[in-house]
Amino acid sequence: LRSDGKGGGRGGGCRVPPGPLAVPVLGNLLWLWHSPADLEPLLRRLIARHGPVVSLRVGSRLSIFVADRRVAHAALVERGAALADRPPDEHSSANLEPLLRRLIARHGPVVSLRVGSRLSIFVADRRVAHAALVGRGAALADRPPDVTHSLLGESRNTITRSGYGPVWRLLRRNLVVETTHPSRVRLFAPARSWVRRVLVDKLADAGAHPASPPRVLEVFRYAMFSLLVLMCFGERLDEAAVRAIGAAQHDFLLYLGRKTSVFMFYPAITKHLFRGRVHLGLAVRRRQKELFMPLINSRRERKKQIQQSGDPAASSEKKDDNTTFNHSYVDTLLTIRLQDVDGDGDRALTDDEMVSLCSEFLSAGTDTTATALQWIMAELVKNPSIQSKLHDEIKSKTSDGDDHDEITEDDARNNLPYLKAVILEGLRKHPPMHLLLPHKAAEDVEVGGYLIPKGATVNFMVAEMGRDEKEWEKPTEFIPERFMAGGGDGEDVDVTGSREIRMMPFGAGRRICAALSVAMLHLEYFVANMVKEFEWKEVAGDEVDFAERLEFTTVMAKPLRVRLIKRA
Ligand code: HEM
Repeated sequence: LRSDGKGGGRGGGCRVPPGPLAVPVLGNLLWLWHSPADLEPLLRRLIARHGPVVSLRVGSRLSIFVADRRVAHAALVERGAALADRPPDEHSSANLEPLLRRLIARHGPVVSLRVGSRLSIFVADRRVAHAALVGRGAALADRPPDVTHSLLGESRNTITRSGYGPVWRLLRRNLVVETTHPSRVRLFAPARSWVRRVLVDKLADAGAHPASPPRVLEVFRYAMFSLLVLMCFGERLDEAAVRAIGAAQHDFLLYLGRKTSVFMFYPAITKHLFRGRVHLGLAVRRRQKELFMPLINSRRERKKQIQQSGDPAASSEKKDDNTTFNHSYVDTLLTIRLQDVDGDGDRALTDDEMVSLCSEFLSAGTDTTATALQWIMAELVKNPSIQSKLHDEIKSKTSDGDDHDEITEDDARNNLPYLKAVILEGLRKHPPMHLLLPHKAAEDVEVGGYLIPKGATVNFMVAEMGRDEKEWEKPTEFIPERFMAGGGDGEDVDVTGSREIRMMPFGAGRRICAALSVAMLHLEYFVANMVKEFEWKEVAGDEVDFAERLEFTTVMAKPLRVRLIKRA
C-alpha cells in the first residue's frame, strides 16, 4: 500500500483514505473466527504478494498491517502523535455485521470465511438453522476450544465452554433440573419480589432528579446482578458486597474481552512474551475467588450441619430467613460428582471449577437480561400508545379491589397476553446476542444443501432471522400485535425453535439457553412492574436512539435516559 495509490504489486495497493488511520487488531472478529492465530499466515501471504504494508477492510473499518521496520519507525516515531490514538472501541465487532450482511446479500444465506486453516461459517437462514441445530443437533452441539481459559490454568468444565459430552450433560442437567426448572424457580419468588422493590426504589430515586435523567441500564444491571447473586449463593448481600462481586465479574469479562486476543497468536510463545497479561488474568481470577469462596464455604458448612442433624427434610421445610435462602445454585454444585478421566471413580468439583461455574451463572444471566430490559423499555418510551395499551392490561390486574403491591409472577406469566407480545417483539427486534455462541461441527454435516465440514466453527445470525423482511412484515417496526391471537405473522411463534425457527433469541436445539424460562419470567415480571409503577417518557433533547453497539451483548450505543413519572 502506497500513499501515491500506485500499489505494491499485482492487484495490490490502495490509496490511504483521508481521516485517521485505523490501527489493527480485529478484536471480536478474531474472537468469532476463534483461531486468530491463523490470521498470521494469511497476512504473511498478503505481504509476500502486495508488499510490507497491507490493508483489510471489514465493514467500514479499515485495518492496516505494517510489517516493515522502517515504515514502523516512520509511523510510530516520526509521525508518533498522529498515530498515538486508539480506535473508539478496538474490540468492537459491530462492523462485522454489515460485512456479513453484504456477503449474504451477494452469496446467499450461508457464507463461509476462511482465515488460514480455520473455516468459519455464518448462517442467516432460519430453515438451514433449524435443520442444523435441531435436525442435526448432536453433530453441531460442540464448542470450539478456548485458548485463554486454559492459559489461566482453568478446565473447560463449565456449561458454556465444555465440549458436547458427559461433563456438559451433567453440568447442564444440574442447572436445568435443580435451578431453572419451574419447581425450583418458584423457590426464588421472594428473591424476585425483593429485587423488584430494589429496582423500583432505585428508579424512583434516580427519577427524583429530573435535571439529570437516569441511565436506566445501570439500574437494570445492578438489579439483575443482585438477583443472580442471591440465586447463586443463597445469601442476600448488602449493596457494597453485591457491587464488589459485580466489579470482580466486570474486571474478568473486560480482561477476557480486551487483554487476551494476543494469546490467540501462538499461545505457547505469547504467554511468555506477555507474561504481565497472564499475571493480570490470574490476579483478576484470584480476586473472584477471594470473594466467592467465603460464600461457597458457608453453604458447604450449612450443608454439613444439615447432614449432621440427620434430618434432611428439616432443611427443605425450614423457611428462608430474611437473608439466607434454603436453596442456591452453589448447593447443587456441592452435590455434583464428576467422573474421573480414567473412569475409575468420581470426585467433587474443585474450588476453581465451582468459581468458574458461579462466574458463568452470574455473567450468563445479567447482561443478557439487563440489555433486553433496556431495549424493551426504550421501545415503550418511543411508542407511548403501546405503553398505554400495556398499562391498561396491567391495570386490569390491579383493579379487582385487592390490595396489589405488585403484579404477581403468576399474572405476569399467565394472564397478560399483551405483555408477552411486547417482550417477544422486543426479543425479535433487539436480541441481546446477535450471534449465538460459536458451535463446532463434530463431523461433516449436510444441511439444506450446504456442506459444513468437520471442525468448522458455525455462527448463527440471530438478529438477521428476526429482522428478515421475507419472513416478517415491517420487521424494522415495533408491533407487538403480530404476536397476539389473530394478530399476524408472529402468532403461535415457538421461541424454543423446536418445531420451526422464526426467531431464536435463546438459540435452539441442544445448546439452547439453559435458563430460557427463567429469563422470560424475569423480563415479564420486571417489565410489568416497572410499567405499573411509572410512566416512561422521552427526555426532551435526549431522544431515544436505536443505534447499536457491541459490548458483551448488543446494547444501545446511546444509553437510554428517561423521564419517570410515578403513577397514581
Ligand atoms: C434475556 C435473557 C437471556 C438471553 C437472551 C439468553 C440467550 C442465550 C443464548 C443466545 C445462548 C447461546 C445458545 C447457543 O450457543 O446455541 C445462551 C446460552 C446459555 N445461557 Fe442464556 N440467555 C439469557 C438468560 C440466561 C440466564 C438468566 C441464565 C442463567 C442463570 C442463562 C444461562 C445460559 C447458559 C448456562 C448457557 C449455555 C448453554 C450451553 O452451552 O449448553 N441465560 N443464552
